[in-house]
Amino acid sequence: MNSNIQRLYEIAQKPSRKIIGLMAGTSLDGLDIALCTYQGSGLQTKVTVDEFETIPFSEEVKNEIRKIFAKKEIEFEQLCLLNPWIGNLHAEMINAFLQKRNIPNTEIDLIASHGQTVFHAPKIQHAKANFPNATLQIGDGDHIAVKTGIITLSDFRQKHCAAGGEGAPLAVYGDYLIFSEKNKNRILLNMGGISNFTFLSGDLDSEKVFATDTGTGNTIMDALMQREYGLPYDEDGAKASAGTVNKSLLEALKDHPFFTKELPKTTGPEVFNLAYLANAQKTSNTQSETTENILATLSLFTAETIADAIKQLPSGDHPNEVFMSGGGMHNPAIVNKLKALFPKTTFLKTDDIGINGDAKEAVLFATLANEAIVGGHTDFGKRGGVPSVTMGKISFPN
Ligand SMILES: Nc1ncnc2c1ncn2[C@@H]1O[C@H](COP(=O)(O)OP(=O)(O)OP(=O)(O)O)[C@@H](O)[C@H]1O
Ligand SMILES: CC(=O)N[C@H]1[C@@H]2OC[C@@H](O2)[C@@H](O)[C@@H]1O[C@H](C)C(=O)O
Repeated sequence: MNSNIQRLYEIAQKPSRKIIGLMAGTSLDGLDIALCTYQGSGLQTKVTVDEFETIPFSEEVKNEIRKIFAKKEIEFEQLCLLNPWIGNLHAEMINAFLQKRNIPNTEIDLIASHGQTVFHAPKIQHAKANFPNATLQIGDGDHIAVKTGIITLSDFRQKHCAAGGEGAPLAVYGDYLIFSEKNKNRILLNMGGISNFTFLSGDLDSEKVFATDTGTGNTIMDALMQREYGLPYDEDGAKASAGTVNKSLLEALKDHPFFTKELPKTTGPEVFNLAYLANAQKTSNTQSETTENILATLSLFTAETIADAIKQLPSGDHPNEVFMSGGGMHNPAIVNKLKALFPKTTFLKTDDIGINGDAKEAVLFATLANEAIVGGHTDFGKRGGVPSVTMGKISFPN
């Protein structure tokens, strides 16, 4: 037997495993690294986040990614170069993360790497009848495995597409295993560049569980902050909170077929970007609005489109607790508007049910890797076309 297969076999049988989950999201803010300990699998999964850090990307890294990120036309050479370059970069960040904590790489059983999404193209978006749902994450797993010496699982989204999904949101798998609780209907709302939520049913019925993107989170606001002020985001929603919502602009922003398509659905910055904002400003004749008013309007756009999607749940399913995660939960300009739209609902953070909301997506990928090696027996149901599949490709260090 190949010694790598032997090692995997041993990892699968260990009573507990150390798995590093990685997420590099659409905000391009940095690499989320969560070192987790796992016991069990499926609905018996027990996970603790032992260490967590977001290692910011330098401006140079962001600029290299922006050359191809969510663009229809790119230099093909740049895509080819970035694939191993991002793999190596993520590996160096993991090595530094472990070194800083005096943890030898040999103590880690697995790395679960999401990679960097560079383009997301579900059928509803590309509208090319002969082509399937497609999504592309780069940052090659072999490079991570070789540079860290740790078995690496990567490229999780392709199997989801192959089995009929849109490649996202995958959050439903981890959320169902980690956050389900009997007799509690729950919504887990992640507000990153794009927002999504998972609905968990209190009767633990996997057929009822599903996740969907709702539209923007911070992506347009971040891009506007970058363009107008050279800043990565509107810290604590200060500028948005100083502005006034422009109702005409809000209506124009909400006028897109994505919002009338039934749940679940996915999207990305390929749709929600500065060109989208410019078009909405043109159709609503609001080109001369101040940046602060635009930010106020965009934050309500995020909150209202999240609320509109949540309100599509059958009324009996509507939970009275929403658990937030992702960077948007730190933005009061979004969160206060959401709270106003759901006055009877309590807004908490996933921190309140055991997982740091900033680490949640990185933990998701660690959970998927745990399932790929140890689990694989959970029925995730079919509602919303969520396929029950094992995800992630395995890269060995030698
Ligand atoms: N203190 C803060 N005030 C306002 N916004 C914040 C704050 N902290 C983080 N954010 C927002 O959160 C974003 C990062 O969120 P996160 O890391 O969850 O996104 P992501 O994982 O890249 O996106 P996605 O989940 O859509 O792929 C920042 O770009 C910013 O817009
Ligand atoms: C293609 C892609 O990278 N999608 C991300 C993005 O960021 C949020 C939202 O859009 C979600 O659909 C997804 O990530 C999370 C981790 C998911 O799959 O659940």
